[in-house]
Amino acid sequence: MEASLRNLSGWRATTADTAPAIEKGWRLPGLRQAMALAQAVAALAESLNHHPDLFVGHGRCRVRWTTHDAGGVTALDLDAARQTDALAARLGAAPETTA
Ligand SMILES: C[C@H](O)[C@H](O)[C@H]1CNC2=NC(N)=NC(=O)C2=N1
Repeated sequence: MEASLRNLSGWRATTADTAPAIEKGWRLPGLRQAMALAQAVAALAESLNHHPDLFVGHGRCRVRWTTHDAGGVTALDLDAARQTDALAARLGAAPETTA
């Protein structure tokens, strides 16, 4: 998993408040743009039948992927993360710099 994560930019592993997951946040101009990214990720989720946790606020959208059935991170999550990156780039979202 750590090896696979290295091929993804800006995604970090977390277990805070969740089963093992990967997550990444983006900054956008405002709430509407953050909602638009969340909606795009929701459409992706429906197409994959794989559903993330989404955290949306004014100018921010954070996406957390984990596979509930497996109780952790699987190849599905890594693929979904890659596709999330593409959506975010298309919408002009800026990855949050990890502190
Ligand atoms: C029955 C249905 O396929 C499952 O509940 C799917 C739906 N979406 C899912 N999403 C995620 N993130 N993990 C799952 O295990 C999962 N399972």
